Amino acid sequence: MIQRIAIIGLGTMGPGMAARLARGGLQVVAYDVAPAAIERAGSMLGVAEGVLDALGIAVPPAGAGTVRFTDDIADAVSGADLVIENVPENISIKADVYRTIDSLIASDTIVASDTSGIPITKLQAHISHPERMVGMHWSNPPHIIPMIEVIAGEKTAPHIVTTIRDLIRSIGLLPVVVKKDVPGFVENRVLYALLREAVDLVERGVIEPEDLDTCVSWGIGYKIAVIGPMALLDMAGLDIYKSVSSFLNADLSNRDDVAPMVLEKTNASKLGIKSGEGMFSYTPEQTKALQGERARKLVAVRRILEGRE
Ligand SMILES: NC(=O)C1=CN([C@@H]2O[C@H](COP(=O)(O)OP(=O)(O)OC[C@H]3O[C@@H](n4cnc5c(N)ncnc54)[C@H](O)[C@@H]3O)[C@@H](O)[C@H]2O)C=CC1
Ligand SMILES: Cc1ncc(C(=O)O)c(C(=O)O)c1O
Repeated sequence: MIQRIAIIGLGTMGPGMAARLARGGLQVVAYDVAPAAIERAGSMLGVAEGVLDALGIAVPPAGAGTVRFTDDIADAVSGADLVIENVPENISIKADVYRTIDSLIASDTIVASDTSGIPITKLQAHISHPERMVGMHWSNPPHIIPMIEVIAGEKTAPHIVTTIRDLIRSIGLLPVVVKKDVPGFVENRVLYALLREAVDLVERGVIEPEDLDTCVSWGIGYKIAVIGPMALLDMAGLDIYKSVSSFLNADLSNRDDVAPMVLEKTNASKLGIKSGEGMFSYTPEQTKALQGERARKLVAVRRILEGRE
């Protein structure tokens, strides 16, 4: 049974994940190599806890469900039943973490990666007892989005997938088991198909960025939260999909490299909210207000989708 969880990496994803797992009654010890990230994580944890209150997710009994931060990786993983690796999307950084923890954990400690899409089979090559490694792909913001993909690599033991799936279910979240270890798994294959087309349309001057967001959020996003893509095909009619896809598929972006617009911005350190400018610009005050407003809206929508309002 999983009770004690170590989180390695406290950037965008780690703090919200820690808050959600603790709210599920689990004991979390969280580590980052950067002292500044640990410091920032403390306040991110508080914000996430407020959002979990707004979502109406019950606080576990006193003593259960704790988060402790540490700057010592050995302390973080000591006695852990599960280690969740949450460091940047780079195989060599992830492999370094696996090499470091390998001698610090028991041979049956489960090691999960929150990778956005590196095949688990590739990551397994860097750890001993690869049968205990599994993909556990959360979605951002991790304390609000309830779906988590669970992915087996070629060497993952089937009971590890079951254990992680059951853990996710036991704390009231929604596991989806992906049947093949394809790059990007399912969520990001679908998201990146959409993002490739969206970036291409803006880059070609077909639409302004703000209007692209209005079109997708109100035309597709709002609907798709209620009616998933497979159900949408049935709602539209497969005959319509056949007709439109017969001429449109060939015209959609099929670029297999990174779009010039994205390279230009990343080369200029325009990374989005984290650097104050990306597709749009953000002052620190705007960022704070935006994050609060987005959390409030996501909470409200989720309560409605779950039939709680
Ligand atoms: N940002 C997103 O929307 C999502 C990201 N992911 C995935 O989750 C993982 C983490 O992503 P983010 O939180 O966005 O990254 P991030 O870059 O915001 O944070 C990564 C953290 O890892 C720390 N770190 C780097 N090397 C380390 C080491 N050797 N030991 C301990 N900590 C170390 C960094 O100091 C940083 O705080 C990536 O694999 C990413 O693809 C998954 C779902 C969504
Ligand atoms: C742009 C982008 N890339 C990856 C992810 C992920 O799920 O890994 C997300 C996300 O929203 O979670 C994302 O927005």
